[in-house]
Amino acid sequence: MPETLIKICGLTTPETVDAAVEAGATHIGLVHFPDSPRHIAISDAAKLRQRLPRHVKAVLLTVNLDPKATALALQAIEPDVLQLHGSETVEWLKLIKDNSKLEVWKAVGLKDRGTLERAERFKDAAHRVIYDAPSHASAGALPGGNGLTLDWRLLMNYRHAMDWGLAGGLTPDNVADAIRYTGAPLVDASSGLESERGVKDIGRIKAFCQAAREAQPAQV
Ligand SMILES: O=C(O)c1ccccc1NCC(=O)[C@H](O)[C@H](O)COP(=O)(O)O
Repeated sequence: MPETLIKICGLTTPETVDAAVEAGATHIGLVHFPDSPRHIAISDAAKLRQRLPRHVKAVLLTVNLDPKATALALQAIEPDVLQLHGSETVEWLKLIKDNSKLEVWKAVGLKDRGTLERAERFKDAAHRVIYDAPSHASAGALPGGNGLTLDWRLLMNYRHAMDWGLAGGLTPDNVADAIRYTGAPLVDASSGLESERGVKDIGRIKAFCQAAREAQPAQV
């Protein structure tokens, strides 16, 4: 059974990046989206990226960022993965995938079985789909990082057409159950690892990575 991949998202400081690496995260997420409490400027993201050892991958996260700004951010940060978290089209993703060495991930707000099936349209355009909770206006209208859990039952025993990951309201307390119920090959957490909005808690990062590493998916 391959090890569960662990993405700690929305890191903004050297201390929390180092803690995530030490705790065993396989990916760290840098959110470049000005409306987010976890927004990071390109020059700061580039500095954090340079702290990573080769085995830990940098994920740059953008939301409907225009092509020119995307190119500048990619050039400065040199991430391993570009995670698109807005309403980016299949065509745009495919263009990036076919013209770069980047891994391209697409986040999808998972409401129901229909959303799950429609996400398959990204099969040839993205390397991985990240199922997140659908965002609601009441959650502050952020496309992600809202700490909302999606209905894990939608993913139980689903035959995925592409690589995938689970996000949405994951915490040190529920990540083992999330892996057990859904069989997620990658778990992604942000606000559940914070002491206050936008401020990561090193103790919670460590506890999350440990719980995710020790979790076993249920045998089906
Ligand atoms: O984290 C943000 O602030 C954010 C803002 C805009 C788009 C996406 C964002 N986060 C994306 C992530 O990958 C989060 O890890 C994912 O949405 C899960 O967040 P949470 O429910 O807080 O664990």
